[in-house]
Amino acid sequence: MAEVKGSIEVIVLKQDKLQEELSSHLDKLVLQSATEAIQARGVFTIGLSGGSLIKALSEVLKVKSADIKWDNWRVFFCDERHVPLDDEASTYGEYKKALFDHVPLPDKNIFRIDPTTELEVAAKGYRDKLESVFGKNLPEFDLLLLGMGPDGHTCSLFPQHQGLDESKEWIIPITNSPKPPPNRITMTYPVLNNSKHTAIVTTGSSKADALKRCIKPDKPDDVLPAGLVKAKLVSWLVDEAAYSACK
Ligand SMILES: O=C1O[C@H](COP(=O)(O)O)[C@@H](O)[C@H](O)[C@H]1O
Repeated sequence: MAEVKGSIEVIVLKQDKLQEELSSHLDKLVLQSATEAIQARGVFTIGLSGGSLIKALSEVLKVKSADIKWDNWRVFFCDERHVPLDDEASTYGEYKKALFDHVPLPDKNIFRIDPTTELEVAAKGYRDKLESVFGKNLPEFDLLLLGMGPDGHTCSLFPQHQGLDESKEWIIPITNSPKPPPNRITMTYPVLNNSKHTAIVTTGSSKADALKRCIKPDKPDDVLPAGLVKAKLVSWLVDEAAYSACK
């Protein structure tokens, strides 16, 4: 079932076919977006999130690896935890094990933070990496893949926490994150909202209340961080359990 709302679409995936439907939507979304971008500009820019997305996305991309023009991909992280790259909490580290070690994506096309420097320095260094690909103008990603936590956070933008009002910086450090680890680096709304297409993957009943507050809020000022993401097109990929409070 697909419900279209201007630049927001909500795609509800059947619970009993969740893995199959999620894989098929991710497959279409990513490969179509990559093909269009590479045909138009020769390069495909994508931002990846961590958490539950890692496994689902990596499986799809590994299966389709032979059809992917990896040399033309430029891979960034929508947020990252300020931990060593081989720490289990490192989003880069988890993608390395699940995906990068298994596909011919050149290492130079992966733009990661440097966790060996202080948080502020790492954020600045990561921002410079965006500039090396996008130039001085606000980055316009072809595709950003986000997740949402049960509290409605997306990237490392948490309810009533740092960065929600940021209107200038592309990348900011986050301290005292309500979800461990405490120190993180995140893209901000100016970047998230400037992408051509953003998909937010949200599954499980623990996210039902937060999803309602994002896509069908009772009060307009009750919207949680993930619901504040406005790209040219936002696709919510949700399962029936997460959608249950929206009916
Ligand atoms: O901490 C994080 O959480 C969100 C949501 O993760 P999920 O496991 O509930 O899907 C994730 O999108 C973000 O990248 C990560 O740093």
